[in-house]
Amino acid sequence: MRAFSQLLDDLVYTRSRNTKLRLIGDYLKTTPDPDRGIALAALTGSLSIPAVKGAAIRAIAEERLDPVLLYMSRDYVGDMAETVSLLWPTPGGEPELDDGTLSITEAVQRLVDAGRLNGPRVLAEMLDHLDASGRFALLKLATGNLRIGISARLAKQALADAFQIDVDAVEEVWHGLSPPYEELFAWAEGRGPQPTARDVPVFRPFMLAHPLEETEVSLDDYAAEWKWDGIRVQLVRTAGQTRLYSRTGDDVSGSFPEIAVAFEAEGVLDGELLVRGSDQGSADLHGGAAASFNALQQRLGRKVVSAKMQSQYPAFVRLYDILFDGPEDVRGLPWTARRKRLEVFVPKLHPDRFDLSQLIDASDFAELSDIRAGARDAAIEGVMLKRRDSAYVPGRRAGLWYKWKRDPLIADCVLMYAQRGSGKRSSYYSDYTFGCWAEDGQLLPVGKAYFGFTDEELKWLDRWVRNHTVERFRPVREVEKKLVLEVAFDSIHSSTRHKSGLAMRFPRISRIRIDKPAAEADRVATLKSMVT
Ligand SMILES: Nc1ncnc2c1ncn2[C@@H]1O[C@H](COP(=O)(O)OP(=O)(O)OP(=O)(O)O)[C@@H](O)[C@H]1O
Repeated sequence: MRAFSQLLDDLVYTRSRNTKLRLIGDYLKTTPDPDRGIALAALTGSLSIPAVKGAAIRAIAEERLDPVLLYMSRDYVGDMAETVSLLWPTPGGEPELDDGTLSITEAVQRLVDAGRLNGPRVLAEMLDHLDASGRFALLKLATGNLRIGISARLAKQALADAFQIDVDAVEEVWHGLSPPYEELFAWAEGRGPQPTARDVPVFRPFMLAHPLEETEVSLDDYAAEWKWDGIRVQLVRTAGQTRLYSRTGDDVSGSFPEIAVAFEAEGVLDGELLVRGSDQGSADLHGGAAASFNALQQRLGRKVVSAKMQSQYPAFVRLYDILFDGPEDVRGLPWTARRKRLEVFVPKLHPDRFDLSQLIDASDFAELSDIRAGARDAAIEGVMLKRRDSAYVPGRRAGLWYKWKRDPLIADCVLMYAQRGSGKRSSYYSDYTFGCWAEDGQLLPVGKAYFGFTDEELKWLDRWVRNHTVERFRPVREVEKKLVLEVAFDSIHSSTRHKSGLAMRFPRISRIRIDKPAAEADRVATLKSMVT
């Protein structure tokens, strides 16, 4: 435990990314198996001791700590692990003990064995034999989430740097491995073969895009495709198992069971998860009709989905790339060859659940620009440009994929209510609700935004709100209907949530219009005409 506690202590007090990489790398190089593997699991958030999470820590805190001190420390100490490790009473006033003989693997094993019933007692006994750093480290391990500003990616990068192996190769096999990762370390140290992803449906890192700014590209070199407004998913099927992964590599198969069940051909595919819409008009133009992101949002974040949800918001995947065709890794092929493979692959899939992302037929960049400006489909966010001769490479690589979003829509709205923000904005009125004029002269709320402005503008708006308040309801102030805000948004949809019947997507305050009288702000009817 001593080396791991020292590592956490050092990591907590350093802000430099390079230092963090070096500290983790040194630890992994000098610590034996299986301890370093358990530490790596903790650093990457892959360690789980289901029986001993927050509840166990709360139980021992309440039993062993002075309630007054516990209450008082609430505001000063960051989290439960920190509070308990600092306030834990040292037995008999003895100098603090440091049980350097307890290994991290043993500590975790004892907690796992203890189970839910004995977890708090076993945890307390171990805490009695550790010093403050050891207690902190043990409690962090017990919670299964370190929360010390180390991402899973950074920990993997540290491992790769320390042993001079490829971080993408680590990423590639990661989901098929489990702690204490002995085969991974054996490979890293040149003692064993590179682990492979053949038998488990592992996640492969996505290829990403750069925004297209001021650049014009030739359509001889780049293929143009629609940018769909859904969520990126990767479908993996191998050895009879299917998984659906999200942008972050999380397994989301359970949230979209109808997709996982229907994907029956071996391979790895890349595409956009969408919800089917009712508008058949756009079906002919761009492929099957997809609904706006709003519909998809109804299904996000649900671990279990009812049959009703599935029939009301049926999900499907619009496929745009292929990484493995059967067992064959085709990522090294140019986009044109992968596209041909994809066109052969997609018809093998269930048509209700999968379709092919259509290419845009434009003869040159100017025509593409017109087509992009005229696209009225609710599920379209813009255009993607993909280099025809490029392999599928993970991450964001210069010049290979571009995203070219549609220009934002703009409306002039009147500020109606302001609310305090959170975190470092909690002393400012920084969340703004604004409205537009209805036919009968009433101002109706159309959206809410809390970004888009500079720090200077925030201070100005905060002062304006305080000086023009007409009514206060706890955290909210109603203001005089005088200030015009220019609001930019990506699209606008019908919604029952607001009285105006509208909901903006990604609204942000683009300008404060002190030059414009409130009466001249936009009408609800104008916004309705922008609905997709
Ligand atoms: N035809 C398409 N090809 C590739 N990506 C597409 C396509 N249609 C929609 N997308 C989406 O566009 C995104 C491409 O942008 P990028 O690689 O920068 O990812 P991102 O950071 O998730 O971007 P954003 O938030 O702008 O969608 C993908 O994540 C994907 O969800």
